[in-house]
Amino acid sequence: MLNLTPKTLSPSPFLFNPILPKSQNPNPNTRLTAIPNQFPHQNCKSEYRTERGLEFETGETFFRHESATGRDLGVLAASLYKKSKGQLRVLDALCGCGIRSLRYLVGAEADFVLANDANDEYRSIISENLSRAVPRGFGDERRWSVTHFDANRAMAECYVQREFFDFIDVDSFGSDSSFLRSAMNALKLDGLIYATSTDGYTSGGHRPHQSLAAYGAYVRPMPYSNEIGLRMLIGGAVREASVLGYRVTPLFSYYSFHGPVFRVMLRLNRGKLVDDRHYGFIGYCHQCGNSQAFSWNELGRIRCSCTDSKVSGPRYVVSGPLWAGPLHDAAYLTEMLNLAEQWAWVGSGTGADLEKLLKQMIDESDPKLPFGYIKLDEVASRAKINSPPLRIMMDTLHKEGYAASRSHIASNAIKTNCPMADCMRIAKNLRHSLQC
Ligand SMILES: C[S@@+](CC[C@H](N)C(=O)[O-])C[C@H]1O[C@@H](n2cnc3c(N)ncnc32)[C@H](O)[C@@H]1O
Repeated sequence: MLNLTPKTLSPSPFLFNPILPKSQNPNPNTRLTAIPNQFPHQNCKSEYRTERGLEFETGETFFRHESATGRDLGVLAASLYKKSKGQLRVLDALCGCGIRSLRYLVGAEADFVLANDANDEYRSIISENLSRAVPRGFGDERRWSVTHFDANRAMAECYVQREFFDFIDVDSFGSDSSFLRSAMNALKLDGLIYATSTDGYTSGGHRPHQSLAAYGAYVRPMPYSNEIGLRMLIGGAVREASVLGYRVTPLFSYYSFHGPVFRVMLRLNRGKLVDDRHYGFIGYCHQCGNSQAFSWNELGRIRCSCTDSKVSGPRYVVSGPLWAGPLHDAAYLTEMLNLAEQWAWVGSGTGADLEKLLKQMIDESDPKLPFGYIKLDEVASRAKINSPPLRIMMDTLHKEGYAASRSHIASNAIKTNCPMADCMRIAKNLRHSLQC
């Protein structure tokens, strides 16, 4: 059984040691992860809270109650894993007050959870939160443990000790892709990684060199930047997995504007990408508003349909390489929805919101839908009209034979295979008929 105590952890020359100053670390160029309490304004004063019926304390830890939905999705995936494999060992690599660990133990009936956070001042809060609901047990019966290491170091040590996990939650700040590689090393094959990025500025295309450093993608400004953020994160994981001889499959992708937070659930397996077209480039024409995806071998043929001229002009931007394949697995989301409907609190209040979110994610998994989305405001401003009601626009798109769904990422966005010019024509006609 894993015993990650300071004594058993051997110092590794390759890893960033959070205890040493930056100048004394083996690689001074290592990007430092956000250190605890760096965001004191967002910390909560110590108080008892409840989330989905579980009581816990936050102390001075970083805690966002708005992240509850992201935690729900993680617990659903972990529960499905436990149901299908009959076992569940979870590593909560950046656990804060331990709320996720608690929920994996109780909600997903995890056999064992390792709750790790670099800040050792959180130790008593985490332990109290876990022991209040789940007796720790002894020896082989032990159900949880608390450690305080840099997440990369904790995961590397799991790998060294051959203590692999079924499910690793990496709830980090910023865009540190080094956590992805460490998590893949510490994960069982067919296991799940719940990865995070909170770098909304980079996904907006304002720091292409930063997105290149973090995820290997040169990202340029595009109107569906929050979807690009998810694709950038999955693409970064595809890259990290390929270094290790693995491939990842996204089971679902979730964007929350509180943060913002980009979260993706990835399944890890051995081997190469199943479909090469899923990792490539996305081109967006600011002139006509249309997008295209390109795989590596189509790169030389990039053209925008609105012009015969070369695509080198400033109106056409290309981002990548990033994930250009499906954001969700609809069958997996349906299983999650079926499971959620068995939860006592689902069906009313926040539970109804969770159901609605899952249904929306299932709708947007329609394979006929392209990547990206069109905001109704953009259609209206291009057509120089006021926006028609979203529901009526969607119905009309369906009647005209186009695939269309809303996007969970933005409330006024439509995912559709209808070209921008036709969206403008439909919106104009609708506005006209609504005024008559
Ligand atoms: C986003 S918070 C975690 C929130 C928590 N998972 C939740 O759902 O409430 C990130 C946590 O990572 C910790 N942290 C920051 N850098 C770390 C590192 N390099 N290794 C481990 N933990 C780290 C911080 O102390 C903080 O508690």
